[in-house]
Amino acid sequence: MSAQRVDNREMKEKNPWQTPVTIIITVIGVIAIVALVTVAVLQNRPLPQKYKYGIVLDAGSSHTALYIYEWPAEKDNNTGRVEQTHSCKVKGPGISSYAHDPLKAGESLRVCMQEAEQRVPGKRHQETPLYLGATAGMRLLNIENSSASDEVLKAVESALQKFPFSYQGARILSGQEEGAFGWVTVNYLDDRLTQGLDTTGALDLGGASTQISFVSEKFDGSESPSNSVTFRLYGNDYNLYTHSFLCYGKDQALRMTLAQQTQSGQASILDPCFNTGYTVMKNYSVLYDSPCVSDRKPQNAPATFNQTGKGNFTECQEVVKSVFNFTHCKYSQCSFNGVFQPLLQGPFGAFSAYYFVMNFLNLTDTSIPLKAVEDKLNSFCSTPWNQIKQQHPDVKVKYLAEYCFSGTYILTLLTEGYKFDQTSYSNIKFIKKIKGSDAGWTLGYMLNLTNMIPAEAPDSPPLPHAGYVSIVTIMAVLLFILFIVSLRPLWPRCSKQPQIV
Ligand SMILES: Nc1ccn([C@@H]2O[C@H](COP(=O)(O)OP(=O)(O)OP(=O)(O)O)[C@@H](O)[C@H]2O)c(=O)n1
Repeated sequence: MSAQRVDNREMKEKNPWQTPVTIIITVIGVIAIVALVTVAVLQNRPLPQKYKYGIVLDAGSSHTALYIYEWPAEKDNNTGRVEQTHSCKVKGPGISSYAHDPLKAGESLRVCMQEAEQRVPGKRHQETPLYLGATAGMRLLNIENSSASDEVLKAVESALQKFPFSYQGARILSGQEEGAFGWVTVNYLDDRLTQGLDTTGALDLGGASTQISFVSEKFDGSESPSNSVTFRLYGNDYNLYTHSFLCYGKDQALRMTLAQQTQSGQASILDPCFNTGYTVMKNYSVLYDSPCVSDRKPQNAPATFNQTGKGNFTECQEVVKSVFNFTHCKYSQCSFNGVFQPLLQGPFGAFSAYYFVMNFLNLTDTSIPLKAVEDKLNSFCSTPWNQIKQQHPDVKVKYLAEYCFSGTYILTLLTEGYKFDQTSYSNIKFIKKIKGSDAGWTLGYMLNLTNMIPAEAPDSPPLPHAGYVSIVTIMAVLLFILFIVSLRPLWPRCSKQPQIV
């Protein structure tokens, strides 16, 4: 019994893991690992997500809308997704309608701007850029009366400067900018730019102008340089075809069809583009008060005329066609009015009034034959106005009355104007929003002005926090094991047989 106890005690004394050297090494090693991992965890801990903001006002011909965008603060110039977090529709008409009282144009923006003050966190106000871009309504006012358009912009500017944001200016966008930035927005939101994928074309229908923008292999810009915009985005070059048709927005196109029908200055017209039973009195000077039609105002016309609906789609299409000029083209091919257009290519996103109208008419499904679209319009146009009103009590009467014209105009613009056929028509998607952000020029405009789309592809992102901590921990443990193993020659020998000293 006593010999056995002696043997055990001597075994314990000879156990190499209990020598002072190994105990010290182990303790130092463990402390080193804990220290390394602690530093890795603390130093690289993700900070609470911070956001930055940008505000863009879209001062359109029919109304103004305010958009707030948000993005993670550390991803300014990276692939970080910028998202629309809020939009506000300004009450009243577009700013160009305040030409006779510019101060009111500024005042009209107040409610939406106050909303923006609430939505953007106070500590970010001063660094939040604020832009106002005016489109075709102001382009037309500028043509008609440039000092009036300057006054409106001045009034809007002084109203916006009263808010605590970083005001970056109010200006009129060119049609080319409007088209190109709409295209950037659609492709940015669709994630097509970062990945260098084939792009989606953009079709934008406003109240006073309409834009078509797409990339076509057949277009290098040489045939019509004024329709070419080149971009280098995320390391890829794009040669974009874009054209904006002033006066071919939905409201100005309607004016042109009415001008077409009132050339003899008559006191009443039977309009095929309005439902039967619809009747309204219109003022000649109001109708012709736009550079799109002013030179055609009939002499000796009465002050007013009666517009009565006839509800005939085929006749409406004829009137609509008459506002397009297909007779001359100095290029290899044209859309209309002698404007060059390369071969249509790829999918298209159609937004703004394209969406409002086609969505109302239940015509957003583009897989249906064009003939079926015509039939549907035919049936809608021939429905009596009373019935239409009864069926849609919640829809604004102004929009409702115009849907027969608007649907016919959209179909004619797409098929006769831009030459979409059955196949290419089915490549159109009528859209309002993409991933929560409205399709339109505003996002592309802000991304461009804040340099948020780099010309070159950004470096691959660093490891996420969890990955970094795991790698440091594994490396530390491996280094420690390696260290212990390298000390092997110093290890005291241990035999299973008790050694008798
Ligand atoms: N539910 C709705 C809302 C709007 N509209 C029409 O859509 C057009 C407005 O489109 P929008 O993109 O807002 O045009 P603006 O920006 O005002 O015009 P522009 O870009 O030409 O300046 C107007 O004709 C308006 O009558 C419509 O038909 N149905």
